[in-house]
Amino acid sequence: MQDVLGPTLRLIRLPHGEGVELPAYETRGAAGMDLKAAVGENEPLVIAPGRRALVPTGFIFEIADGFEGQVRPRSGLAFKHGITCLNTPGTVDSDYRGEVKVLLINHGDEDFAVTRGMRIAQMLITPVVQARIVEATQASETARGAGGFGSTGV
Ligand SMILES: O=c1ccn([C@H]2C[C@H](O)[C@@H](COP(=O)(O)OP(=O)(O)OP(=O)(O)O)O2)c(=O)[nH]1
Repeated sequence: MQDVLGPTLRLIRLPHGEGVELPAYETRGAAGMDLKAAVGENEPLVIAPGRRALVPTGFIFEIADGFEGQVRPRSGLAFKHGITCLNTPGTVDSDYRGEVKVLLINHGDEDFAVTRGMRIAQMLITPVVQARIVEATQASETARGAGGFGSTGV
């Protein structure tokens, strides 16, 4: 059982998510909860080399105000199969009420079959702040100035 106090995450199960395990933290210190694929039982979603696919999770995630969900790849899938998230980290907004989906891409050289319940990615719940956006005419002075992209040397 989790003994950390984070925000409550309400998960609304969609009909095609019936029977798919809830996203879960696999170890006590895991930063991300694993997301499972809600593809059809006998209909694996096959991603050919170089192709991408939007994989359903079967859940709406109601993320608390002041937080976001970050969808990130699993290193094991990346290392073993060249499977990663194309838009990593994917951003799930706290006001989003659609199904969370995972955009996978196959960088490997073989077809990859996503099967029902397969752990395809992980989601971190992270605090966010919104900036107060103000247009200004001049940038303030700093020691760095406009130096960047290696300006401090190696
Ligand atoms: O990996 C992802 C990324 C996004 N989303 C959902 C949740 C997010 O709140 C919504 C919009 O995502 P984003 O802001 O990245 O998309 P956009 O291209 O800016 O589209 P929009 O105009 O809908 O905001 O899509 C996912 O389910 N998975």
